[in-house]
Amino acid sequence: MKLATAALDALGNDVGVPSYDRTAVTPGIVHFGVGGFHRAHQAMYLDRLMSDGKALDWGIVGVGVLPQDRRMDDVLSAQDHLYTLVIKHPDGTLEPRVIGSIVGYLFAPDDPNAVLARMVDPATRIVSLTITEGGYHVNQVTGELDASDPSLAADLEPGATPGSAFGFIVEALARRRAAGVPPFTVMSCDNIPGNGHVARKMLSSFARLKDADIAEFLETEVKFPNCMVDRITPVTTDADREALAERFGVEDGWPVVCEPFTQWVLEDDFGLGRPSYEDVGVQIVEDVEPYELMKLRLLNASHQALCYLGYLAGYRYAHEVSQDKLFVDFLLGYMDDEGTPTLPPVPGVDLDRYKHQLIERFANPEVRDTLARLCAESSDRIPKWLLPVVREQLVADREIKRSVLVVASWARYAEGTDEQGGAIEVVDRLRDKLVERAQHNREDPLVFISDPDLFGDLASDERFVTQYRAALKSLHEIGARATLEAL
Ligand SMILES: NC(=O)c1ccc[n+]([C@@H]2O[C@H](COP(=O)([O-])OP(=O)(O)OC[C@H]3O[C@@H](n4cnc5c(N)ncnc54)[C@H](O)[C@@H]3O)[C@@H](O)[C@H]2O)c1
Ligand SMILES: O=P(O)(O)OC[C@@H](O)[C@@H](O)[C@H](O)[C@H](O)CO
Repeated sequence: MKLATAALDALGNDVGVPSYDRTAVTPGIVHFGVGGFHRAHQAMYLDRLMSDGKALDWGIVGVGVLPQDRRMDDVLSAQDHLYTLVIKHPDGTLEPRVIGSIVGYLFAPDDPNAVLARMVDPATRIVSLTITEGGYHVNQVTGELDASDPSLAADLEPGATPGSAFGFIVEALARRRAAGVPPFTVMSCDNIPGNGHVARKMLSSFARLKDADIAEFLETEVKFPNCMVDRITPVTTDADREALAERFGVEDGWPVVCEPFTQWVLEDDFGLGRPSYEDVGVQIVEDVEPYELMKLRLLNASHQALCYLGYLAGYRYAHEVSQDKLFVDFLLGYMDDEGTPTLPPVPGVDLDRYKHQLIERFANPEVRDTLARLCAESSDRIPKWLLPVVREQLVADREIKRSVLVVASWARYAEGTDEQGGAIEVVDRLRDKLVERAQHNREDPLVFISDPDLFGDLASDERFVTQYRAALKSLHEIGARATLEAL
């Protein structure tokens, strides 16, 4: 049965469906970047609230600004903006639920004015983002805005109609201000340390290039809560679509699959109110930083620690790597001796339990998270999640050998061929530059880390360089598996 409002009553009891009247849900949130994660996380929390009769004035209108987002528009419009979230338990049980909290979707290139109108509407009180790390245009070394992206340049032309998420946010805030409508809150839900602070800094730097007044307004009047978000959400496959249709009779053009675990730690810093997220398990805290650092330096950095080495060793899925004792010992060693010493105390969290739970989550064989997903866009990930650990460990004269090996495994992976000579598809917005450098790894072993835009001055740190040279040499000579054994 094709998923649509009219089909909900006919679905079996094993598929959860919205119990609330969706026609009574009104928009309160505009979300940029409706991909897998937003639909497994924020939209799911709102659906839970709506099921309890709450937050009915916080419906989500999704916005896509990239050409590839047209497909999401097509799929969601054909399904009354419903979609199925399928939780994959480690024992093979699937738990599907149709989510109803997204009530509209706007494909910005078709009608940018409709996006602005929705954002300027006083009912829009939160604009949330999962636009990936790259969507914030941060120079990895200076931490300042890199405005060279063509989409930003186009939005800076006088009188331009916005095309980028940044362009829409700044223009909508300017129009609200001119119309006397108070500003919405900007809530970043991306995996970035200090995501709210970064969103504020990058957006105000961008606004400053347009209009100093609006930049000032953004800096002083707009709220940007920080948050930590967590739920492993792999890319949906055709097999996922087929399993949903065959086992549950739901024909969904783009369901989302995810692990059972979910976490959201959020600062209570909203200008125009927020849904009562705490009623459905969201942790509201004063300072999110310890939780964020824990998650990014243990979970996300471990993803980096397992993906390149795992791929080079012949694995293709995260669970395969995470069921191999050699890799598990490596990951726990990284977490215990390198990641953890850089963390402040994390209130209410037993870190030892957290780390072992991470290994269990990675090892869930049903989630089938691909190493390819984890290996993509490394230039936005390693500098944000792993290099800060390296730098802090160096300053404190503590262990770095596993982090160094992870950096070397990225350099080896970027050469574009695996240990069997097969081609690797390197997916990164800096792909050409990375591959070009990595291809000289053998004759010039420091070439990859000599890029100051990614590594700053690490290539002049003697301790780092000595260990990096040895790690890269070992990967070339004996391969990933034997290198781990020798570690
Ligand atoms: N997938 C996960 O396990 C997970 C978990 C926690 C947090 N996150 C965060 O969510 C982000 C998105 O992950 P996902 O799994 O939904 O990916 P996805 O590929 O399914 O969706 C990404 C969305 O972001 C949009 N986007 C990408 N670049 C953009 C840009 N420059 N400007 C505006 N929109 C842009 C895309 O069009 C798409 O709608 C991640 O980068 C991460 O920060 C993901
Ligand atoms: O989504 P990214 O690009 O920030 O990072 C890749 C993964 O590490 C990430 O998606 C994790 O699966 C996620 O952060 C788990 O909550």
